[in-house]
Amino acid sequence: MHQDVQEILFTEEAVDARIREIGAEIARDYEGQDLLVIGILKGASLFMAELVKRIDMLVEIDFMAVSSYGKSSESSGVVRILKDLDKSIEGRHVLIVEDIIDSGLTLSYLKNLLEQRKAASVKVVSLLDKPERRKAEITADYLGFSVPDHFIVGYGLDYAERYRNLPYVGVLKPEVYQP
Ligand SMILES: O=P(O)(O)OC[C@H]1O[C@H](OP(=O)(O)OP(=O)(O)O)[C@H](O)[C@@H]1O
Ligand code: HPA
Ligand SMILES: [Mg+2]
Repeated sequence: MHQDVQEILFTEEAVDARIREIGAEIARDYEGQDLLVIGILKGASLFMAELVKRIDMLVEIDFMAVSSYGKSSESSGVVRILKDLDKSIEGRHVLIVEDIIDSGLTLSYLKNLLEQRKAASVKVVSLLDKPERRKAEITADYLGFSVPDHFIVGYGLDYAERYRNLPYVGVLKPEVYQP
């Protein structure tokens, strides 16, 4: 375990097992349909890569990059689009892939945006959910795990761009972000 991590919440094996279950559920629900899976960079990148391998049907993938946190550990509530989708999503079934729903501000903004673009349906899959901190009313259609109100790192989640490549989901020691 990395020295800045206080506790491992979900090991690589536990995350992998849960992703296989979610992937199977998604494949069942979208059977015979055309699905566009949209990963939200950068946090969702590791989860996205593992998840699409476990959806046993052909899907199209695309990415958006948005930022609301920057270097801070609190959401600013202002969502900036840094990279948009490559193509129109009009009439298509889309699945947004997130690493974590915290305040919910990022996702509610994104979901509204994709609905306005006339997608046939917009659903959300998130690896993690931190329900205690919700400011916008939003839930995941598919969820990996709920987490307590601590700062989480690993498996794509960062603090100041570090810790994303830890292969597990853990709690960052508070002294790292509150010196
Ligand atoms: O529910 P919220 O309070 O809006 O927080 C969740 C969002 O914040 C993080 O992204 P961030 O903006 O830090 O960018 P990153 O994915 O590049 O780390 C995370 O990846 C989610 O997208
Ligand atoms: O707990 C978190 N960790 C990392 N990034 C985040 N973005 C929202 N919440 C978190
Ligand atoms: Mg982040």
